[in-house]
Amino acid sequence: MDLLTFHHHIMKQLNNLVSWLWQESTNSGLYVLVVTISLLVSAILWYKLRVSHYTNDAPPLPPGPRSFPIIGYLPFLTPELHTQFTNMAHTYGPIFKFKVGSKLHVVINTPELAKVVVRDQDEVFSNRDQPIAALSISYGGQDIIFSKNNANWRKLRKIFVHEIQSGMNLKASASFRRDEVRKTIKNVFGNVGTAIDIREMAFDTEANVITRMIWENTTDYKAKKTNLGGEIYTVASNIVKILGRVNLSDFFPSLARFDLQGVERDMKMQLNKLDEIFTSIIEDRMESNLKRPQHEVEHDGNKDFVQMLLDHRDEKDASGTLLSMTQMKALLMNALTAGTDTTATTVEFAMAAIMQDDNIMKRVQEELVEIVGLNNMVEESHLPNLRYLHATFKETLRLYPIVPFLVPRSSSKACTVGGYTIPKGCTIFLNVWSIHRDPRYWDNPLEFNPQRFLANELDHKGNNLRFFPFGSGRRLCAGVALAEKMVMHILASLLHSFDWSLPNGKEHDLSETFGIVLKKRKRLVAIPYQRLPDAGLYM
Ligand code: HEM
Repeated sequence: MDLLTFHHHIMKQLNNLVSWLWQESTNSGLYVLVVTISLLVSAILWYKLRVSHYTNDAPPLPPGPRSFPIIGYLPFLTPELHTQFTNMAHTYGPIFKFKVGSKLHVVINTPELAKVVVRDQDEVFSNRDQPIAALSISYGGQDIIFSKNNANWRKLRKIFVHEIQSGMNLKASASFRRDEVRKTIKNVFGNVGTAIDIREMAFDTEANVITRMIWENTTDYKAKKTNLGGEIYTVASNIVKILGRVNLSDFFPSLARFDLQGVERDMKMQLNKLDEIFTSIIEDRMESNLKRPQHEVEHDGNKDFVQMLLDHRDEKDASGTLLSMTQMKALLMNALTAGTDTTATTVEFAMAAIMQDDNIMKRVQEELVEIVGLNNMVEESHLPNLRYLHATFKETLRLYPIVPFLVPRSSSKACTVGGYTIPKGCTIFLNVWSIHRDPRYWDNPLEFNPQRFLANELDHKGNNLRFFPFGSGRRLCAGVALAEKMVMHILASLLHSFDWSLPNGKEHDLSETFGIVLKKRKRLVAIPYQRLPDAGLYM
C-alpha cells in the first residue's frame, strides 16, 4: 500500500470512529478530544506525505565525499585544488559536491554539464560567489567581477566593454600598446645576455599600457610618480594571492566579525593603496575640467577611461541610479587588476612552452620572418596574419588555463543540472583545467601542440565548451580582445627581436601551482640574444 492509499485508509477509519462516537457518546469532552486527535493525526500524515512527495520528486544532490559534521570537507582540501578536483571527478563523476561549514560547493567537469550551467541556465548561474576577500576589494560587490547579476552589473559591464573593448577604442589605444611594447624591447636589448624575469617584464608592459589607457591625460602627481608600476605590481599580485586564501569566515558566517586569519584586513590594505590613487586622479580631473570650456571637455578627441567614466556620470541604470564615485573607482580597479596579472602569466607560460620545443620555436620564428620580415619590428597590423602564433596562444590557454575554475558562480535559485538538484546559493566551480586536459575531448591532451588549433577552428570566446579559457555566457571575460592583442603583441615582439635560452644549469619546467590565477611553479628567467640584424631597429 503506498502512502496516499494508506492516508485515505486512516482517514476513513478516523471518520468512522468519529461518527460512531458522535452517535454513542453524549460526552462532549470526549468528542472534542477525539476530533483534536483526528486533526493532529491527519496533519502529521499530510506533512509526511508532502515531505515524501518532495523527496521522491526532487532529484538528489550530486554525489560527493563523506565529511565531518560542521567543518565538512575542509580538512581534506589540498593546496593544489585543480588536480584534487580532477581526481575527485574520477571517483564521484562529472558533477560532484562537497560541503565546507554552511556552504555547499559543486564542481562541474565536462563540457556537456558546463553547457547546462553557462548556456542553458546562464541566467540562474550568472551570480558570482562573493567571498569576503572579493567583497573587500570590490567596494562591497560594486564592481563588474564580483557584482551579483543585477542592474548595477549590467550598467558597469556595458560601459566597460564599450569603452575598453569596442573596435574604435581599441584602435585608439593601439599607439599605447605600440609605444609600451617598443619600450620593453628597447629595455631587453639593453640587457642582452643577462637573465630576465619574463612575467615581471610582461606585467610592467601591460600595466603601462592599461594605466595610459585609463589616465593618460592626468596631471595628478600621485599617478605620475615614478614607482607607480612597481606599486601596482605588488598590489595586483597581493590581491590575487589573498583571493586564493581559504578564509574560515566564508564558511562559518558567525566567525566573520573576528576575521581570524586577517584576510579582510589584508585585502582592505590593498584596496586603500589603490583607492587613494583613484580618488586623487578622479578629483584632479574634475577640477581641471572645471577650468576648461564645457564644449572642449565634451568634444576632446583624446579621451582616456577616467574621462569616459565622467561622461557617463549622468546616465541612470534600469533602477534609476546614477554612476557613483565608488562605481567609477571599482571600474578603475577592474581595469587595472583583472588584466595585468592574467596577461603576464599567460605570456610566461607561452614563452616557457615555446622555448621547451625547438620545432615550435622554429615555426613561430619562421612565420615572423615571413609576415614581419627581419628588417622590421612587429606591428599590431601583423597580428591577424600570425596564424601559427595565434594557435600557440590558444594552445597555451588550453594546457594552462590561468583562471582554472573561472571566477566562481553562485546559483540564484534551486535548479537541476545533470539530473541532480543544485540548491540556491551553491558555489559553482567550472573545472576548465580538467576539461582542457580530458582525453575524451583531446588527443594526447598533455602534449603542447599548437597544430591542433590550426586543424580546428575552435574559438576562445566560450562558444564551444571543450575550450573556454575566458569563460562563457553573460559573464564572459570583459577584456578578451585586449588580452588577445596584448599577449600576441608581446610574444611576437619578444620572439621576433630575440633568441632566447635558459641560464646555464636550468632545466625546462612547466609545472604549475594552483591559485585564483594559476601560476608557473618556478618563475621563467631567460636570456635574450639579438636576432634582428640591424641594431638600429631596437632604438
Ligand atoms: C589572458 C588574459 C585573461 C584571461 C585568461 C581572463 C580570463 C577571465 C575569466 C575566466 C573570467 C571569468 C569568466 C566567467 O566567469 O565566465 C574573466 C572575467 C573578467 N575579466 Fe578577464 N581574463 C584575461 C584578461 C583580462 C583583461 C585584459 C581584462 C580587462 C582589462 C579583463 C577583465 C575581466 C573582467 C572585468 C571580468 C569580469 C566579467 C564579469 O563578471 O562580467 N580580463 N576573465
